[in-house]
Amino acid sequence: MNAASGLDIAGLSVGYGTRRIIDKLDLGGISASSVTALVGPNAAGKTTLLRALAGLIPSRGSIRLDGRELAGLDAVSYAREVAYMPQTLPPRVALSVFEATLSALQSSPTAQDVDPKQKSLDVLQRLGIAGLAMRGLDELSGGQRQLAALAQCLVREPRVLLLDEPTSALDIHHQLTVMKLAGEVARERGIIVIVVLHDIALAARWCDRIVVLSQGHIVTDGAPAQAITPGMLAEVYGVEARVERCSRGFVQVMVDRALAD
Ligand SMILES: Nc1ncnc2c1ncn2[C@@H]1O[C@H](COP(=O)(O)OP(=O)(O)OP(=O)(O)O)[C@@H](O)[C@H]1O
Repeated sequence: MNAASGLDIAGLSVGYGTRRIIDKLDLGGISASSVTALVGPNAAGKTTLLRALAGLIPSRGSIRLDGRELAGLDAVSYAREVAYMPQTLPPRVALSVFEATLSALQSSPTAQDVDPKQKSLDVLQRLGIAGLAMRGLDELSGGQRQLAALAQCLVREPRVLLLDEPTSALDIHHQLTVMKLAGEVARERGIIVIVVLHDIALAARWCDRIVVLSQGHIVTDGAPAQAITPGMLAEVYGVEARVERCSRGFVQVMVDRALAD
């Protein structure tokens, strides 16, 4: 891997109107084949950061992918490099799951897409939702809808995959399916995955790196065991919590009480 490979964010500022939410944020060395969790309290700026990285809202500063400024790309090229799954999915889309997956692929084709239908089916199978292929998006449950939206992102095989709370509507089985698959596609295809999660134990279990955002600033950034500490949880979330290792060595968080404001 050369020195410029991966995603590097420098001096990034993002806001709405005159209100600045992210202020000169630096986040470097997000490497290919890795999964980074973005965690932090409500209104910390996680979605704002993801949407800026996806090129959906204006920002100042630098977002470089393999040393190349993403801001210089036209919308089609940008969408080919970066896929974003929003927290709130669009309502009432009159397409089947299969049609939606296929159309996501066709809107961002790559040279390897010899058989788009097979590729779409493969993604649905890996997510365990091939049985939903012919169902309409507007007749799915919340969790099924979330899985279908993830299929639409995965099938495009972007260089950067931005997932905003992709497990918020999922049961524990499907949470595991999604996080495991995120890691697998990252490693198989050299994708950079950045995922917003509120479940810190899930982030610790499945992500290589945890970035903790609070009030638009990075408070901590590191491997799960370094980033997730009782001190961070008290400072950032205002809770008294224990951080322990389970019998398999994974970080577990037990929240005991909310600290007084
Ligand atoms: N479209 C918008 N216009 C104006 N302000 C916004 C807009 N979207 C978000 N904000 C504000 O930006 C701040 C950060 O919001 P953001 O959605 O990025 O936070 P978040 O960390 O993703 O929160 P949550 O965990 O609650 O989803 C909040 O104060 C919010 O009110």
